[in-house]
Amino acid sequence: MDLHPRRLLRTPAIRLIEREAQAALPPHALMRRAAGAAAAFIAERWPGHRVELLCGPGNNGGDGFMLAALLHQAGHRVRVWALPAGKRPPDAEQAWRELPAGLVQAGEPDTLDLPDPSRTLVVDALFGIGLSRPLPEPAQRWAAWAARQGSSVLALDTPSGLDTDTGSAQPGAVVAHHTLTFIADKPGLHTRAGRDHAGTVSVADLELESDVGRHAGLPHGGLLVRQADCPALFRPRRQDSHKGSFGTLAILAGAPGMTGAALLAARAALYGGAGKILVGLAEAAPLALPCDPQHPELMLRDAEGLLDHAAQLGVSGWVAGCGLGIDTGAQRWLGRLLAEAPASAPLVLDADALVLLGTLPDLARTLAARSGPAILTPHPREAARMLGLSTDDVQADRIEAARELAARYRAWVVLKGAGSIVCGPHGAWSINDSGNAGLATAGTGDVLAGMLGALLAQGLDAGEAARAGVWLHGAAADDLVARGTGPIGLTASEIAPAARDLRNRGGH
Ligand SMILES: NC(=O)C1=CN([C@@H]2O[C@H](COP(=O)(O)OP(=O)(O)OC[C@H]3O[C@@H](n4cnc5c(N)ncnc54)[C@H](O)[C@@H]3O)[C@@H](O)[C@H]2O)[C@@H](O)CC1
Ligand SMILES: [K+]
Repeated sequence: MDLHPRRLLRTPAIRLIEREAQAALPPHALMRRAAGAAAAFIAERWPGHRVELLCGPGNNGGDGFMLAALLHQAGHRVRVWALPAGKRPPDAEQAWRELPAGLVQAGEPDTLDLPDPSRTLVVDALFGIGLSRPLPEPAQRWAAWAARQGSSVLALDTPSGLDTDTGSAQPGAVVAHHTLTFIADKPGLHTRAGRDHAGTVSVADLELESDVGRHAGLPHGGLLVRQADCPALFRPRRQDSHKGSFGTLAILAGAPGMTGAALLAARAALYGGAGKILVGLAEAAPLALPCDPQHPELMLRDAEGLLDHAAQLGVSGWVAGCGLGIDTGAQRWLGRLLAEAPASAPLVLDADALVLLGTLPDLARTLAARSGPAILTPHPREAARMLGLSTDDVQADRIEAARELAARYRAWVVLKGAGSIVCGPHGAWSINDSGNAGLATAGTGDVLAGMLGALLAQGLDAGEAARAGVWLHGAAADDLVARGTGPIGLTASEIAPAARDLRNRGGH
C-alpha cells in the first residue's frame, strides 16, 4: 500500500475516477473493494480486536456497513452505530441490506463506555468526501466520544469533517490515529489541520492505480514529498572535489538588532554543505560584529560592499531577506540584488524581502522579469500580504494561494505551515510530509532559507532544492523530537546540525 511516488488528488479528480470505474465495473464492486481493503488493513494491525463502527448516511457509511459484515465473518466482535439516514445512495443501501442481523445497535454509542478500550478499534465511517454541510450534531458527539475512549480510531477515506482538498477541519471533526484513504491520497490529509486529524495515512487504490495515473495532472494532482523523493540529499560526494564544487552562497540579511537571523541562515547554509558563505549584513561598514566567533568559516561583510564585489567573489547563489529590515537601505540592496545578480545565480527570498516584494511593485516586476530561478518562502501572513488577502483566506486554500503566488512572481514558492506547500511557476504543487510543531519557534524560517540556499549553491535545480530543503528541515526536527529534543523547547539552532547528521547517515 506504500505507493511511490505518493500522488495527491483533489476531489474533482477522485470523483472522475470513481465515475469512470462505476461505469466500467459491476454494481457495488468499488465499495466491496474499499471494504475488503479496510478489512485486510484491520486484520493485519488489530487482530482479535472488538470493532465499533460509526456509520453515516452516505457511501462512506456504506463502506462501514460492508466492512462490518466482513469483520463479523472474520470473527471480530462488531457493533454498528448508524446515523439516521433518509434515502441512502444505492451502494450504501445495498450494504445496509446485506448487514448480518444483530450488528446494528439501537441508541447512540456515547451513552456507553467501552469495556476494553485498548482491545477495541473505533472505525469512523460517518462522512467521506461527500460532506458538504456542517458536521451534524450527533456526529460531533460521537467523534468526541471516540476521542474520550482512548481506543485507536481508524478513519475510512478521511476523518469525518476534514476537507480532503484544503485540510480545513469543521468544528467537532473526528481525530483519527490512522486514515485509510481510497483510490488515491489526498492533499487535505497532509496540510493544515489534516496532520492533526488524519494521523498516519495509508492508501488503498482499489485496483485503480492506472486510472489515478491518468488523472493526476494539474490542477488537481500533486505529490507528497517524502525521503524517497529527495535522493539528491544523499548523493555521495566525489573525492575529487574542492570548495568551489559546492558553490559560493551570499546572504543579504541581518539589520542591526537582527544579526542573529543572518547568522542562523548562514550557519544553516554551512551545515547544509555550501562551499563558501559570504554574509552581507544590512548595516554600514565597519561592522559591529566582524566575525561569527562560533563559526569563523563565515565571511562577514557589509551589504553594500558584498553587492559591489559579488562578481569578483564568484557568488553563485543568494539568500536575501532574513532580518533584512524594510527601510530605504534594505529596499536599495534588494533592488540591486534583483537587478544585478546574473540569471545563473538562483535566489532564495524570505521574510523582509517578501514584505518588500509585496509593497513595492517595481521590485515585484523586476523579479518576475528575471530569467534565473528563485524560491520564495512566505509563511501564511506574508503570503496574504503579497496576495492582498487575509491570512484566513490563504489558509482556507493553501494550494491555490501557493499556485497564485508562484504564477505572479514566476518563481518557486514554499508556503510554510503544517504541511508546507511547494509550488512551481507553472503550478505543479506538492506537500511536505515531514516536520512537527517544534518548528513553530523563532528563527526556523531563517534556517530553512539558509538550507535552501545551500542546496541551490550545490547545483540542485530550484524545484528539487525546494522540495528536498523543506523535507530535510522538517525531517531534522522530527529526528530531534524522536531524541527528546522537542517539540517543546526545540531551538532553531539545533535544526541544521541535525539535518547534516541525517544526510550523512543516509536518512531515517
Ligand atoms: N461511490 C463510490 O464509488 C465509492 C464511494 N466510496 C465512499 O463514499 C464516500 C463518498 O460518499 P458520498 O458521496 O455518499 O458522501 P459521504 O458518505 O461522504 O457523505 C455524504 C452523505 O451525507 C449526506 N450529507 C452531507 N452532508 C450532510 C450533513 N451535514 N448532515 C447530514 N447528511 C449530510 C449526503 O446527502 C450524502 O448522503 C467516499 O468518501 C468513500 O468513503 C467508496 O466506497 C469507494 C467507492
Ligand atoms: K470517515
